[in-house]
Amino acid sequence: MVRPSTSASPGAGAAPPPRVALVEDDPILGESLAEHLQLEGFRVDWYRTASAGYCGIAAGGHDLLLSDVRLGDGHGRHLYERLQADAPENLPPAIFITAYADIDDAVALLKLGAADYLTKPVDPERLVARLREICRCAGCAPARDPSPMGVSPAMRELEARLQAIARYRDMPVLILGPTGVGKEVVARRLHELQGGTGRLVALNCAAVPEGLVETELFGQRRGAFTGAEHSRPGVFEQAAGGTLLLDEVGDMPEAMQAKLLRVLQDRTVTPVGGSEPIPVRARLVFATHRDLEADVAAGRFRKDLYYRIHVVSLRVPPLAERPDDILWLAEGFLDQHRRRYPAEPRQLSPAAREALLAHDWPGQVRELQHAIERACVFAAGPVLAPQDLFLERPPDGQAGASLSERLGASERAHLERALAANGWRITRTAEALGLSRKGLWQKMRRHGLQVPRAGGR
Ligand SMILES: Nc1ncnc2c1ncn2[C@@H]1O[C@H](COP(=O)(O)OP(=O)(O)OP(=O)(O)O)[C@@H](O)[C@H]1O
Repeated sequence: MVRPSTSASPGAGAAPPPRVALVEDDPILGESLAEHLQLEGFRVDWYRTASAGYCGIAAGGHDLLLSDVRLGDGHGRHLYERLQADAPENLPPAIFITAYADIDDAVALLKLGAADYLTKPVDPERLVARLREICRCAGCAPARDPSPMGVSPAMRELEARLQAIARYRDMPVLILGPTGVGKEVVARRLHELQGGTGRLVALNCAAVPEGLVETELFGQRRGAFTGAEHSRPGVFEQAAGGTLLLDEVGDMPEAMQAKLLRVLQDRTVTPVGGSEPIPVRARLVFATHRDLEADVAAGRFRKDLYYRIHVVSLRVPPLAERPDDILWLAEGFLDQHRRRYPAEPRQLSPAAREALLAHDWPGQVRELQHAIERACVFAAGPVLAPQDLFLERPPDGQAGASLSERLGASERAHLERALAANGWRITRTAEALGLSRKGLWQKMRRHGLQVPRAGGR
């Protein structure tokens, strides 16, 4: 009997990840499926024959069965029927895959109770999505660990993928997502999950002057050229044992693309003026806001380099796709302000919370962070209102006004809003704005603001 190769994902959650019985006799496809599923956070027992699959699955403990239909020593349907007859209590939901789409086979298997029937080549992303869906229905969905990056299901999912990837340190990782969404935060999290050994070195590839590409990447040895009085390590050496984040990789000049490709092929770098190649010992992480596939198609990005870096890609979803994170992140930024300035506690009013949720955040988390920081500094009182969070355009006719006129108009508008929000009660408004009653009265008089007749005191 062939012993199954078993592997476990390193996830640290309370519930173990779902365990998949993979029955596949093709060694190449089997290995690639097993590896892909492990990276996606599943535990995989790979059985290379129908009889080994039968023994393993009948013994129990699996959450899913993924089986080829035509196996060297039998047919997937017979395996399924035998398990139904002999060990129905241990038979998990099943997906069958085949290279020979046969409608009769498909119908027979689905009638027997199989959850799905897929034809090869199987799109790995689709397969994983389907396995997760089946898992959720069967109640064996992985209990996703909380993530320090967010509370939304999308960020928990990303956390799980990072946990799975963390131990494969040779594997380059490509992080995609719009500007300001948190790609560097994700790279830092991966570095942390790797055990935080070595340094995380980040290089903005778009900002390296052409003449310095080689020395930045590979370093220089003393005397390499006139003026090179000291040896200096390049980023690959600086990040040895840790993580090298090559940011804005999509905006990298062409000459740099060629040099990077060489490093990825050789896994060594040679400092300028040096003779000995140094092995690359850093996890390589690439990040870009660009659509690299489109750039390859348009000839702006080297196809060979794209394939080298596009081994595992992670997409950081925009805030619009994970609204659950908006208030959580906002509270986190308020906390940071409280820790830095304990004498200035700030909190969100209910209206501000609504406004944060209603905004579409084209600048992603960076825009949210700036909005909160700005509001903390400029708000007149401890409770932040929507107007504190969003910069308003100058009212019509004020675009050309002097600074003191603009400040005056802005102060008047702010007072008026605070008074209205506090029912025109002077004591409450003064407290909210951090002013004395007298101070507030003086400002109101200066701006010609009067309590409406029906208003309180
Ligand atoms: N999950 C998060 N938790 C806390 N802060 C975050 C999170 N995501 C992003 N930020 C903050 O938002 C800002 C932008 O994040 P980051 O630099 O990682 O984005 P990016 O996608 O790499 O941006 P760019 O494309 O401009 O390089 C940073 O100040 C970062 O600290």
